[in-house]
Formats: sequence, structure tokens, C-alpha cells
Amino acid sequence: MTDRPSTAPAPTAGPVTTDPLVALRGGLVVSCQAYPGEAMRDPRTMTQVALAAVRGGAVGIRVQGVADVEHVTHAFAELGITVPVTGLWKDGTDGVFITPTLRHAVAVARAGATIVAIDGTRRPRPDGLSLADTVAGLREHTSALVMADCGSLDDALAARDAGVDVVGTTLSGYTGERPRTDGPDLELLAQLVDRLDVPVIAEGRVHSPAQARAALDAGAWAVVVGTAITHPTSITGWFVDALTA
Ligand SMILES: CC(=O)N[C@H](C=O)[C@@H](O)[C@H](O)[C@H](O)COP(=O)(O)O
Repeated sequence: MTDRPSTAPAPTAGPVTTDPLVALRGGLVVSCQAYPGEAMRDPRTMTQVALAAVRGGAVGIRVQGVADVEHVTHAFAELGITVPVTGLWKDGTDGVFITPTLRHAVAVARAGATIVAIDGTRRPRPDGLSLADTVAGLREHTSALVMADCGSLDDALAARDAGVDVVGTTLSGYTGERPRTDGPDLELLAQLVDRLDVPVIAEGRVHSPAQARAALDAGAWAVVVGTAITHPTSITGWFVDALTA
């Protein structure tokens, strides 16, 4: 593994002219999230982390919360960075909590997200809307693309039918339908790539460059890495565990 000092390619400047999904193709999306109560849970901090990731070559950024989406997209606009921002809003910790309702989704889009990631499972949503109604509502009120965070093949097929633009393996291992693999769920990824005609993003437990490469080789449109790049507490714990085992 080599360091990527400041000689890494400068972010592209100027207006967004490319289809955001085309911009993501074959690349790394870095998820910049801190959890409630953590020292780094501050939109300014997450913006700095996002800027560092862009500097390292990320073709996309994923951020949580309306304030973080606003902060990151404003900073990118000021700096002429055209890297697409995927936004989500986590509300709660159980069941459907990733951008759970149309209200959350519209707020994330209005905060500046180019792509809105929403729960893409078949579970009932807190506002009683179907996924298709949620997608239609988002399209009615905003121009954002919709990413469905899925936990199984059946989720992804239903999300495709509901009209989403892109699906992710984000919730594999978290909904009870798939085992929580140590690394990315490459088996599910391969199933989705085989069965779907929309881009499939590998997300969830991609912890090494080799795993990211394997996901791309398995047909992922792009690879999202969060914890392994942007969550120092977890990364520190991995090292500490190795030293104390
Ligand atoms: C299940 C869930 O809540 N996933 C969240 C979705 O935004 C985040 O907590 C993850 O960090 C993100 O999906 C990236 O995955 P990983 O951190 O494993 O690289």
C-alpha cells in the first residue's frame, strides 16, 4: 500500500456536466460518517474528511445527516469540486432507519445531495408509503437520483421494480436475510449484478483495497468504503485487537 500525498490528482473543477452515475463508474466512494456522541460528529469535521478523501482520489462521497450534506456540498461548490455527493439521513438505529421516509429523503435532496440513499428493503416504512411511492415522491419534488440500500436479492429486485436508479448491498448482514460476512457480501453482489439492469454498488464491510478490487471484479459499478477509511475508532480497535490477541 502506498501513501497518496498531495501529489494525488487535483479534484476536477467547474460545473457538473457528467451523469453522476457515469462519474462514479469503476471508482471509490468514501462514506464519511461519525456516530452520535462521537468526537468527530461535526459537519465541519466530516467536510474535512470528505475533502481529504477527494484529494486521495475518491470519485464520490457519502454523508449522513442534513447538516453534513449541506456543509459538504457547499464546500465542494466553493472549491469547484464536482464529485457527486450521496446523502442519507439516519433516524433511529433499528428497523428502517436509513432515510426512512419521504420527508427525510426530500430534506436530504434539498440539502444538496445529488444522490439520495434510502432504505431499499421490503420492510414497512414508518410513513406507510411503499418504496415506489417514496421514489415517485422524491422525483416529484426534487431532481436527485435514488440509491436503494438493500439487504438481499429480493430487496434489490423489488427496488428495481420501484424505479430506483442504483442499488447497493449496504444492508446485507443487517436485516436478517443475509449472513454478516467478515468482508463485503460478494455472493450477493454477484447475484445482483447478474439479475439487475441498474448499477449495483458494493457497500458494507469493504475493509481493504484487495476487497474493493474484488468487488469491482465481481461487477460492482462502484465501491463504497466507510469504516476502513473514515472511522478511526474502529480502525484503532482493529490494530489494538491484533496487538492484544
Ligand atoms: C448498515 C449501516 O448502517 N450502514 C451505514 C450506511 O450508510 C454506514 O454505517 C456504513 O458505514 C456504510 O454503509 C459503509 O459501510 P462500511 O462502514 O462497512 O464500509
